[in-house]
Amino acid sequence: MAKTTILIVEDDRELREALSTTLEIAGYNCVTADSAESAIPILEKRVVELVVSDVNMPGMNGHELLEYIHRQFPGIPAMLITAYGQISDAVSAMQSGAVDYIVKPFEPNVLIESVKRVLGAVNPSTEGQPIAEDPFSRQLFQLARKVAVSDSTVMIAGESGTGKEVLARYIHASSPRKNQPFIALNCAAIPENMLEAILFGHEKGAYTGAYNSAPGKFEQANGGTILLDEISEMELGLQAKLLRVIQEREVERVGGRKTISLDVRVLATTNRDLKEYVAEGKFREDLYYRLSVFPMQWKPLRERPLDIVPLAERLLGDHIAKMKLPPISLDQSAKLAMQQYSWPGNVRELDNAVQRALILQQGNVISASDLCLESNVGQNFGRDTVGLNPPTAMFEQAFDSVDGASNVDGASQLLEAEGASVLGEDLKQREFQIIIDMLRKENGRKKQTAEKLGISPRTLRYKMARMRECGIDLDAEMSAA
Ligand SMILES: Nc1ncnc2c1ncn2[C@@H]1O[C@H](COP(=O)(O)OP(=O)(O)OP(=O)(O)O)[C@@H](O)[C@H]1O
Repeated sequence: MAKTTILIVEDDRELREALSTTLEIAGYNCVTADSAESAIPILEKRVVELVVSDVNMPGMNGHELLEYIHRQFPGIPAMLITAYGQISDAVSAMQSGAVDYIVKPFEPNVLIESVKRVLGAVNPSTEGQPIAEDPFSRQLFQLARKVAVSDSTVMIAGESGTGKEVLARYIHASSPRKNQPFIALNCAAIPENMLEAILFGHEKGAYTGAYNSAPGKFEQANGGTILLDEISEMELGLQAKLLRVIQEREVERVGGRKTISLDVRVLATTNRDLKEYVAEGKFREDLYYRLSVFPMQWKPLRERPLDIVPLAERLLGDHIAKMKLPPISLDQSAKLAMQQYSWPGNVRELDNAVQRALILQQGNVISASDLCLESNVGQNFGRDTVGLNPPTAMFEQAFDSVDGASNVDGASQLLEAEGASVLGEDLKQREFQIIIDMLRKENGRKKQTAEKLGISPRTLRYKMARMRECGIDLDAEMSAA
């Protein structure tokens, strides 16, 4: 699992090494700089959760570095090391915004305790923190921290399952609003006729079935942040209303007359090219510019390869903890297979693969075959035995090879727990197959496909996005027809 990274800035080599060793033994990841000047490029390139800096250094001193950090990286806390007897140093350290200071000489424990206090964690692991090992992701999270302190709207774009919501939550958690609500709403998952009332609230009797008044998501997010997930799926009429709410910073519930003032930061995500949507007249240009004050773009997982294994390890650790399983690790073959796979469904697909592998693994080690990536799950989809899709076939194959007692370690408990979801998985695969068949029949025309299936085009788009997350390459499926 990724560890919290601390940047140590100290010109005295021995003290620098002692600080770094002490914190590394305590479970932190340390990077060091021998001057404030050389700390700056490190801050620009890496994700750093805390800076521990000496005050007295030749050139730029600790206070000046602190000021620089406050200006350029306001989300990063800094601790200063002051000299014994220079109490004025300690006072000015606090005045210039240091979150804490320690006085030389100090015991290793004093350092560790202060660091723990500052990081607000008893445990130095970064549980719950997003994984960012690839240089691209590190820079993105660095940028997120910078934008977090402002109140500007942020539009996060990226393929489905890349981590857009994770990034949005991170922005909120790094912002001054972090102790206020974070409300996320998936615009694609809510029926069109309900979305307005859910966003803006409604008064009793506003529509059939509105037996009580209820606040909307904007009201619930007041003081905090609202995340409008898959914003491209909002219909044009509602887009106009949303624009008004954002501009006027007030909302009126459906069927209500009272205006309610809002102090809400708006974040939005999209997995479509919104500019294209604007050009096609499907998305309002004024709303697009309102929401894209600060645009951020996730790369697909395959284009940030250094994230793959650490992410898989994090997801694996989370599932193991949830299911109270003994430690289970990834072997080299699994890591290699993961790095070579293209992950069309991005991190969500990786999560699915890890969960599958947990069921199939033997001896508490996950190897490449347990991941079921060999045939690139989606690629032959629909061309196998009727009604028997590749994931199911793989499950059956793997279950056949389970030789009773030898694989009892975890697998049987898991199977029991996962039995229902395997059944659900099978139904889902059948639904996917029906959609693919109809898309082929209609030569990929989504409107006609949706009509024939008796679902709305929006529901079809939503289901197609879920299919991509499951690793189904819809373009390949269509061209193979
Ligand atoms: N950097 C990360 N660190 C830890 N977990 C991550 C990271 N990125 C993604 N995940 C995990 O991957 C899954 C998908 O992430 P998320 O929901 O943020 O993607 P998304 O791009 O918003 O997807 P969609 O477009 O479908 O809404 C989640 O379970 C999330 O916890």
